[in-house]
Amino acid sequence: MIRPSPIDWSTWSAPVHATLMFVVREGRILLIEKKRGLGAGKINGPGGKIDPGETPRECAMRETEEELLIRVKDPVKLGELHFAMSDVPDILCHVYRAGDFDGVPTETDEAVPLWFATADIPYHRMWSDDRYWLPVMLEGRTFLGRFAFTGDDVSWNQLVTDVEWPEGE
Ligand SMILES: CNc1ncnc2c1ncn2[C@@H]1O[C@H](COP(=O)(O)OP(=O)(O)OP(=O)(O)O)[C@@H](O)[C@H]1O
Repeated sequence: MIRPSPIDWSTWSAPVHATLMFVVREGRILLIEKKRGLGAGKINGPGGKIDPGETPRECAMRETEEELLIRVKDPVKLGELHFAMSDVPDILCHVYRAGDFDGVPTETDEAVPLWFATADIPYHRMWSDDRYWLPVMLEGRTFLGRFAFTGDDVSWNQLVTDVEWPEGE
């Protein structure tokens, strides 16, 4: 049975805009254990809220530099995630992927760097939406994911793949 969406996505907008960055290189993905803030204790990509006047790409690069002390090269936007949350403000998240970086991933106050084989992603320690879209991101395909959450659980989801994002986003 296809459940009707609890959200009217045609009028949905989010008060919080954020980013995620995934470095994927030689069959491995660079993730973080987040030490504080929303999702503390979970494994995720580096990322965070977009500052005023900043583009999503600039934010994704800045957050990765702040959290892991590395500078990613040529990030490409692959996805957008629309999160309708039950207990925190809704989030629109831009997802970037990069294949290379300068520097050495280093633990900071915000994050512990962790490399995983792409065949061995620790979904049980991640946000519950990640298992839907991360495999598509690893294939290098574009996507739009919409998720309604009840607490920490996905109560409704939709994933559209092979979306065309505007040039330069
Ligand atoms: C609901 N399902 C979810 N699935 C995957 N990722 C999710 C997520 N919900 C939030 N995220 C990401 O988590 C980071 C929060 O970070 P962020 O806004 O920095 O939170 P934090 O409380 O630390 O705030 P500051 O920006 O430090 O003020 C940010 O990248 C955001 O995209």
